[in-house]
Amino acid sequence: MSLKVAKFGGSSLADANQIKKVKDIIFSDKNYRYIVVSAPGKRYENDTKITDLLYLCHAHIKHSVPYNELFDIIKNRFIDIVDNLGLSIDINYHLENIKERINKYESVDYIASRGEYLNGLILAEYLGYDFIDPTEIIFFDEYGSFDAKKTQEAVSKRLQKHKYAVIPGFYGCTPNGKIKTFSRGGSDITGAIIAQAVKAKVYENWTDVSGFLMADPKIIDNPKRIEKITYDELRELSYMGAKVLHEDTIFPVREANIPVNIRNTNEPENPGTIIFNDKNYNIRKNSITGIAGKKDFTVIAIQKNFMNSDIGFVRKILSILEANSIPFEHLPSGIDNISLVIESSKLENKIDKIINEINKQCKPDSIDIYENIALIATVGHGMAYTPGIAAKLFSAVAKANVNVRMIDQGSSEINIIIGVENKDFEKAVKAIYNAFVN
Ligand SMILES: Nc1ncnc2c1ncn2[C@@H]1O[C@H](COP(=O)(O)OP(=O)(O)O)[C@@H](O)[C@H]1O
Ligand SMILES: N[C@@H](CC(=O)OP(=O)(O)O)C(=O)O
Repeated sequence: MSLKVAKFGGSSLADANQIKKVKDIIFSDKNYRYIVVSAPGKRYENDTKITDLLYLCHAHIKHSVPYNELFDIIKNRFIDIVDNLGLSIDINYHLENIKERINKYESVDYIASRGEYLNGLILAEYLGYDFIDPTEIIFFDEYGSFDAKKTQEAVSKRLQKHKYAVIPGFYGCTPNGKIKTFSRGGSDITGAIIAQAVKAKVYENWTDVSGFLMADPKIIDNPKRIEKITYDELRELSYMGAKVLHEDTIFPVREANIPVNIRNTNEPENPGTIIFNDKNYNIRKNSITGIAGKKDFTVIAIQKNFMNSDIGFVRKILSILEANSIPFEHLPSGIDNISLVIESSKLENKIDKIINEINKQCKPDSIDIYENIALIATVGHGMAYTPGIAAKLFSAVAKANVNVRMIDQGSSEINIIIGVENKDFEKAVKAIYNAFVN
């Protein structure tokens, strides 16, 4: 049996026209048995995702600002979809019900999850599939962490009773019956969880690009498609900003050795990208697999002669971060220096306090702060132990006149991360891409 689980992202379900394409894809193969859906996404470049509108509703309520007009925008989008698909679902009833609950101060997670819920109801009717509410099968524990064991048992038991079903992505349920969402983009994770539980042959993730591309198409014109990529390469790239797939998607599927296939709803004949497990797959020997990056980091560079022999030095620095609840992203170090790379939004107004405490407790020789730093990760199994790759990368960036503020090669050997100024981000990505792709 070639059971397939398919997740369709917001771009594939943005309006009735897109949903018709989704139906054609699903009905082309009866092995598409479990379908995970996102909320309607953007229909055109400056459009707004339903999930963003729902978060905005919550912000209005929180600040006691009227949100009727905003809610009407959401309402009209769903009414439009239902009318254009000719469905009989009483969408007004569902929307009024949601509004009533929102008025009673429902949680932000409840509000945010309603886009997936409604789209699930709509697609289930349109396909003639059963609808399963994820609050009955996707579980979080009392601390808000995903409960994999309980979920796996519940999903596999429940889905034995349903040959074909639509399941909204992005949310589940806590032990006290409250709705909880994954982080943004989390429908990808729901799809992977379902695929693991039903031992799918493949987990297909349908979006609006023909696979995982070597770089963000918003930066590089028409970047090359990656035909095959390993789970760990993908994790590095998605963690570093290639948001086509949520970075936590790989855990359930990697455990069950289920390949992920990224496909394009607007170009279903394209084979897309296969994400799989074979580390020996070395078609890109001596080259790279992809580039990704994110802006807005702060680097705190700490210099102290004989740092290595100052026992407890790094521990003291990290405990200062811990005491101030600041997570760090990277920690590159040399013999006499160490840098803390931190997402700027996580520092808020705490930077002066942190510096004072480091000065007081660690007595460094100097501390330099670099703000507005972008991180760029160049990733690939083919670059492990290949010195020529690093040289090519750095000379490309230097030729583009970009100053490198920080370098970090992770212990995984499949990733070189550089820090550049925000303003040089796009220029550096283009330079690296052009150096490796002819
Ligand atoms: N390396 C990359 N490869 C493919 N797409 C990328 C990459 N980096 C960023 N993206 C962006 O990811 C988008 C798809 O993700 P997303 O908007 O979450 O889609 P969906 O709504 O279908 O889940 C693409 O439209 C593209 O702009
Ligand atoms: N709708 C949610 C969850 C999600 O996964 O969406 P998408 O598949 O459109 O990225 C979000 O916007 O975060």
